Amino acid sequence: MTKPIVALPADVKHTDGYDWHASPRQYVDAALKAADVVPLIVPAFGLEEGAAEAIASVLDRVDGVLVTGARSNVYPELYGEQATEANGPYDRERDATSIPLIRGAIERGVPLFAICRGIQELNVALGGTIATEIHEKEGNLDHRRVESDDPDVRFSIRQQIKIEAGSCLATILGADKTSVNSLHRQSIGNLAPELGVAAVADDGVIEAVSVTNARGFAVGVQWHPEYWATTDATSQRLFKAFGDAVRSYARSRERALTA
Ligand SMILES: N[C@@H](CCC(=O)NCCCC(=O)O)C(=O)O
Repeated sequence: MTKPIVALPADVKHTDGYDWHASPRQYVDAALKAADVVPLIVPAFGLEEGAAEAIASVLDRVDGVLVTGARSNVYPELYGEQATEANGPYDRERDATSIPLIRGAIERGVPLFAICRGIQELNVALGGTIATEIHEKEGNLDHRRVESDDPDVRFSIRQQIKIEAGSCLATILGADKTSVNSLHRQSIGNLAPELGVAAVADDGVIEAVSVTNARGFAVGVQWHPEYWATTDATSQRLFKAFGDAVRSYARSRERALTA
């Protein structure tokens, strides 16, 4: 069998006088090396005419969806709040692509792994809301990145999380706690009705979810397993579990095509 293909919805970046549709290298590498699948970056065409058909066409052909992290925030009007300059930057072209891609993947049972901004998009896609500037809330930990030019420092593993007993994460990791590299300003606010909590930080911030009654793997994490995907056991196990789900979906898709 050829290797399965996983769609990565792109960010739009404005560099060198061009608009680029791009994904951070760490996700591409983690897909290739830790999940053993082929990543395919999907341009952020969600605001273009015919986008719904284009997104359905992507979902017809891929075996998984990996929603990456990004510094931009989900546009607040998508969850019933007002956009402000302080809450930005936004990337509405990405939102318009990733959110229908997430909904479509869940509907079809295409394996879905949503990381950092991805878990926030997953929650919004299913009707939840986002809590903003969470470090300003009394009693909360500061989940923002450590400022450093060294990415190994920014993505260092330094936060404990508690894993919910009986959750998909407990099955994948075989543990009731682990340490992660969680760096973000926002988090899940009101949890979408179809999501179940799989892990929380010591301050109660939701760190992982899964889609209840999903037809396949449908997991979101607030931290960054992609960064240490080939060296940290927790990160490795997550990408391996996603890769296994993608391979299983690819086999069933192939069987259906040849039947
Ligand atoms: N913008 C959201 C999402 C956070 C996220 O995905 N961060 C990835 C980039 C990490 C970095 O380089 O800082 C939020 O802040 O909550």
